[in-house]
Amino acid sequence: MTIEVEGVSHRFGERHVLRDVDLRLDERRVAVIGSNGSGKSTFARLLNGLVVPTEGRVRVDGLETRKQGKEVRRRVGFVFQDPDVQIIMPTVAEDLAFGLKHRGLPREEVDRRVSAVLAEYGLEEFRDHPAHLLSGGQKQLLAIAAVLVLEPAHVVFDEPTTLLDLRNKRRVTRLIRELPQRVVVVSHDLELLADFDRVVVFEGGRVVADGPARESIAAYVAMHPPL
Ligand SMILES: Nc1ncnc2c1ncn2[C@@H]1O[C@H](COP(=O)(O)OP(=O)(O)OP(=O)(O)O)[C@@H](O)[C@H]1O
Repeated sequence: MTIEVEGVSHRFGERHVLRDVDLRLDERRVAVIGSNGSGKSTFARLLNGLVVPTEGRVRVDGLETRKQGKEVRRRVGFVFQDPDVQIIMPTVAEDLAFGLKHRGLPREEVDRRVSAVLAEYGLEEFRDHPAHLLSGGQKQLLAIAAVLVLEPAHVVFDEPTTLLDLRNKRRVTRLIRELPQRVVVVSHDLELLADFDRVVVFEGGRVVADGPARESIAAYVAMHPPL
């Protein structure tokens, strides 16, 4: 269960977004923090091959994103900040079934996994509910469930709590805390990350701090003294 980021730099046109990033992620819960525009989302997208770096390479469990993107995406689930970009089918159950059907699983297995995930995330009563009519928090849970139903080995979250009220934020925080998978979370929500095994701080596309949550968060806060 290893993610290796080796000699990675990334440019969008002339803009350098990541510079000289070398990381080996073995911990179960890893977070990425940093200022707006510091490159965190771009880094997250590298991990499942949504972005292929202009220099260097990224390997997930030995599979290189540049050459084996499809296999990597099967291993690495990605939860976007805005669930609306991720919810594609009309009802909750259909949305959960979509990825499984696409993988060619038999109908009974699809139904079994959809029912299990509905029960697990408290969405049973919404099985046949129109997905676009769910509340923001329910949509975020559905988007997360739609990724987890595919049983990825790693899950990357890009700002999963930003759009949520306090109750749903706590729900998602607990859900992430209890996930058995390896998780990588990009967030500005320092409370969510307080007990993470490792927190990596980006600034200007570079890693400027990297360590246990307490130390990295303290370093990040110290970089931003009150005005
Ligand atoms: N597809 C793209 N094309 C061009 N520039 C991009 C693209 N995606 C991101 N950028 C630029 O790359 C830089 C880093 O963006 P990124 O979204 O990775 O930062 P971030 O740390 O996640 O920021 P935030 O905290 O604001 O979400 C920004 O200057 C952004 O404008």
